[in-house]
Amino acid sequence: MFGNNLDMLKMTPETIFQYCRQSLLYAKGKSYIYYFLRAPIYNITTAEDAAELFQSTTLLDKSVIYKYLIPFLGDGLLISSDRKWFNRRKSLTPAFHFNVLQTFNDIFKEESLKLLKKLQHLQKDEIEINDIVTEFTLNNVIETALGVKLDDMKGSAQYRHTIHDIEEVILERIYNPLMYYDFVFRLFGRYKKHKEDLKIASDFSSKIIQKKREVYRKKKEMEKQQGNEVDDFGKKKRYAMLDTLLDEESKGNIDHEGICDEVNTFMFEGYDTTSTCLIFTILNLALHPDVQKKCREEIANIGDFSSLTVFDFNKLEYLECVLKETLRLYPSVPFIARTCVAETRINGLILPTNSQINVHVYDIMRDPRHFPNPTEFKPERFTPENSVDRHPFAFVPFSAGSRNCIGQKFAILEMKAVLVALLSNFEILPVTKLEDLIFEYGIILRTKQKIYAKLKKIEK
Ligand code: HEM
Repeated sequence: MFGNNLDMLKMTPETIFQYCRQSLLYAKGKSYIYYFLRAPIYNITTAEDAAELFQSTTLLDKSVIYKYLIPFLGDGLLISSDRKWFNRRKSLTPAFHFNVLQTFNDIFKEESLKLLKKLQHLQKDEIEINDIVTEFTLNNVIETALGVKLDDMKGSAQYRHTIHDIEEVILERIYNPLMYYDFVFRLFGRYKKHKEDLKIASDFSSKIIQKKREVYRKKKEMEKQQGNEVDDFGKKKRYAMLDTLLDEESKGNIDHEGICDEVNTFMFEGYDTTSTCLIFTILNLALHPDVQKKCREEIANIGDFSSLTVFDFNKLEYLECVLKETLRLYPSVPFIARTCVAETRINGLILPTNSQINVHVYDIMRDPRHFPNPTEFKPERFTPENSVDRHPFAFVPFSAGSRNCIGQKFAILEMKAVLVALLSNFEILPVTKLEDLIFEYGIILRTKQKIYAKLKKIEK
């Protein structure tokens, strides 16, 4: 009579994680349905069942849980649908082109070296990995999206905290079904603080956008006269995502509000996802000294850090296997969710309008049929020869199909840069044990505990 509603009322991020794993066990590894707030939720847990959704041209609308992101991300790429999403995706794709990534590469290397400098003083202590990694990734995403160095901006520390707090409240709402109702959130949630934070974030990015717009207009006039792209110092221009958006604005394809939505979407999607993957990668490297050694051997052959190009980072195939194996075991986005805007036929089921579909990427990537001994950390699974016959949707940390992650190449490059810097200077020693971690399920996979490691300088 009550479906799964009573189960859900007592949930915390930690129990949701366990509930989903338990449900898979009851369903004997198959996909399953439960009922929440009178609507069916179809839970996909296998690559075979996910295929139809990933290949669908109609099941593209995001589920109701994304609605809590709207006050922050508006109608940005992650949430928007139909024509708006299609046009924006088309406009923003060039912002991730290989040539643009090459200019981002310099930013990633600069930020990696800044991080190394910081770590020199922390060598003997246990280091809280979450802390150092999140500052690195947020600096990168802000500089690549907006074209400004966060450290040079007034109010930057407050902005960094604000982005973090905004995410925390959004996740709190998603985890607690009572907070789904706006009046409950206003009365009992952190509504006032959330509203203030949203204003701080929006004022901060709006100010930068306005300034950049003026510079953009002046530069366009200059470029018309000179016929090439230069920055203030006469060097080859660094291209920020904001430049792409300002280009679109000049063609009448987006307005100020739209630009703010897209900038915030990049902050949200580009920051926590990459941090989470880096935190788990550093943990895995600390726990597997043999893997660490192999990475170091590979890195030793590619040359001096400051001269490394995107091509050099692309050559690091084993390091990429380590990142992939980490994403397989600990996907930053553990599930994705869609809504059926009309009655939908999928995998032989007929789902009524407003049904939700959760694709549990976490479970899909631990399927023993595709990844034998799935809980073992084995980067070799991802060498080209071991990947040949794998199901195309067995490894989907960046989702798949037309709504896949637009930033996946950006993320891999950014993570490789900082890992090369770390591994060539430090041995990473374990502190946190895997068995002590309690996992929390949400838009982003988290652990209840912070993750620690020790660093030992490598004498060269
Ligand atoms: C390890 C890092 C990352 C992971 C695991 C990841 C994963 C994902 C996943 C699973 C989705 C689909 C979400 C859904 O359907 O609900 C997604 C979408 C998206 N990601 Fe990423 N992401 C990462 C990094 C980034 C970065 C660095 C950026 C930007 C700088 C980014 C921007 C986006 C955007 C804009 C979307 C929405 C795309 C659309 O709907 O057209 N992501 N990401």
